[in-house]
Amino acid sequence: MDSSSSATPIRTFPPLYKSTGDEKKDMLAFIHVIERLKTQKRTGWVNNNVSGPESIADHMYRMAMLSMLVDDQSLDVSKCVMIALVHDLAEAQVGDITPHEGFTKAEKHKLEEDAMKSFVHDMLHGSPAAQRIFALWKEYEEGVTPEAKFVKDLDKFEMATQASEYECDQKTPLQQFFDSSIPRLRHPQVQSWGETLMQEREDVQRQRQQQ
Ligand SMILES: Nc1nc2c(ncn2[C@H]2C[C@H](O)[C@@H](COP(=O)(O)O)O2)c(=O)[nH]1
Ligand SMILES: [Mn+2]
Repeated sequence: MDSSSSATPIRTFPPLYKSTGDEKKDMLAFIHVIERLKTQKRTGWVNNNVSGPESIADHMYRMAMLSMLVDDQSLDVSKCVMIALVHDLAEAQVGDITPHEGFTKAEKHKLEEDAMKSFVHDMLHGSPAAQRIFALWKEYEEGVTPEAKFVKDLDKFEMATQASEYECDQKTPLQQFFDSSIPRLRHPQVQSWGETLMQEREDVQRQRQQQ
């Protein structure tokens, strides 16, 4: 929740991993922890009673595919794909925290950064691959490079797309997910995708009213 909120966030987290000192066992622990991204459902949908909600991994997969659709020659597409695939990695440890749960941005960032450092050092022993994962995650968090800004747009657009699909399938009103994403898109191509999505949503709503 933003700084005005006094509510103490109620969340529990699994204990941070303790390295065994055996690099192979610790690497396998990291590989296993990724399963949580495949199984953990995205909180925003769970909180809005969406049935059969997507997982965190589902969300990141479509973002990786959206990265491959960009036709902006100034962007490093491979880097965008990698950033999309790691941007919510910390949620394997701290879960999927929505903007309305009582955490300040700083608290959420600290929880996620501690989780990432545990993955990088305790599970992956600071390997070059681990450092690359951390650097990509940090780049996204900082949101300064063109690739990070683009993937942040994809994070919002992918969520709006998923919300429109849930509205279609389940007639669950999810207006808040469009209000907090579409107006904030900045990359021209993603803005265009957003306009097309909103037009489709209007057409579907109109057809429904005519039935
Ligand atoms: N109830 C709302 N939930 C929202 C909103 N915007 C984002 N969210 C959810 C979506 C995810 O479950 C979670 C954060 O997603 P990240 O991809 O940023 O980790 O928060 C909203 O406006 N309302
Ligand atoms: Mn995300």
